[in-house]
Amino acid sequence: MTIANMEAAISLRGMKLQHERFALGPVDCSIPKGMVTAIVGPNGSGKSTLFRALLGLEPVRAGEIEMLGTLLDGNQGDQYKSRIGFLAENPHAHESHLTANEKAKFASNWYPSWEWERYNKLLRHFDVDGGIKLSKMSKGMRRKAELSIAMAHDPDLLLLDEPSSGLDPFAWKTMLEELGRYMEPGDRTLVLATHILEEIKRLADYILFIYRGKVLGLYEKDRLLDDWRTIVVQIDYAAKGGSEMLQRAPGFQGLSEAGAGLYRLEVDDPERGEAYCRDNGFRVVAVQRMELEDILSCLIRKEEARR
Ligand SMILES: Nc1ncnc2c1ncn2[C@@H]1O[C@H](COP(=O)(O)OP(=O)(O)OP(=O)(O)O)[C@@H](O)[C@H]1O
Repeated sequence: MTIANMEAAISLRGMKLQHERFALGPVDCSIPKGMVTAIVGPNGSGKSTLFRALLGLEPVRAGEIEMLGTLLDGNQGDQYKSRIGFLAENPHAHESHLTANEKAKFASNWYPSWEWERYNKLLRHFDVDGGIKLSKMSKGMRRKAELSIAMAHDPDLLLLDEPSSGLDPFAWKTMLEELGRYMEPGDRTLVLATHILEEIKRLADYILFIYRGKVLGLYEKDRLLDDWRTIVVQIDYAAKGGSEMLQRAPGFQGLSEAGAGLYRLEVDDPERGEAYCRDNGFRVVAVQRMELEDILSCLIRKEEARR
């Protein structure tokens, strides 16, 4: 099934917002229901701003946002949020005087599906004492407590902004286990902003690349990692127009010099791309799978060239 015919948990249609020095959008994309989507982009690209817009916390200038079937048109109220769990990138200072359990008590009033048993189980698994003030917790401890609170009402949609920030490797593993368990029923949707490539590889079904407030694309992760390749080719110094010819390769994404007549050709149609190189007399020195960070760099270079 392609993204286009999957049921959407979140739909953004021409959505735009504007701060004094930063514009987000127009964003057109549908985040599929029942899947894990990782939002990936450099610092300041707009990931947290996008999360806030999804929660109705940012004034939208144009376009539409639909969350779990509710159109955020200003009249939607807060009802739709009871089916969402959110973990903000930074803890809220005004909650620091509360213990985790006090914050949980407050949150439980908001969510009809809140379950103390689930909350306590999460705290136990994360090895957190809920009786401690949030301000007295270490960064990682507080993250684990806040994540337990975000998940305790078993939301249909979980939005996590850099959830592993501050977690030690053991806590990180616990988090992956809990998120895996959360997704098990098959109808939940998880959207997380993250810089941790291993987390993306392990968790994500889809990747939404974002850069300077623009969506560069929403891709199925496995296809992306299978399809995108770097083909290292040798160009005879005497040959004229070699690099121009490489730019016409099927699935062309990028081209850079690698010294001594070598070029790194990036393509998302590897078989046809490689055949094209050989058919046109280029010597193929190596074909390598691309890592996510290289794919993101390539998409960013293309966007920069377009600007
Ligand atoms: N309320 C605001 N008013 C004005 N500018 C803002 C506001 N919030 C964020 N920005 C700016 O918007 C841009 C996007 O910030 P945002 O926090 O969404 O990026 P991000 O992708 O989450 O970054 P990071 O990976 O560093 O967390 C930044 O340039 C930031 O300075």
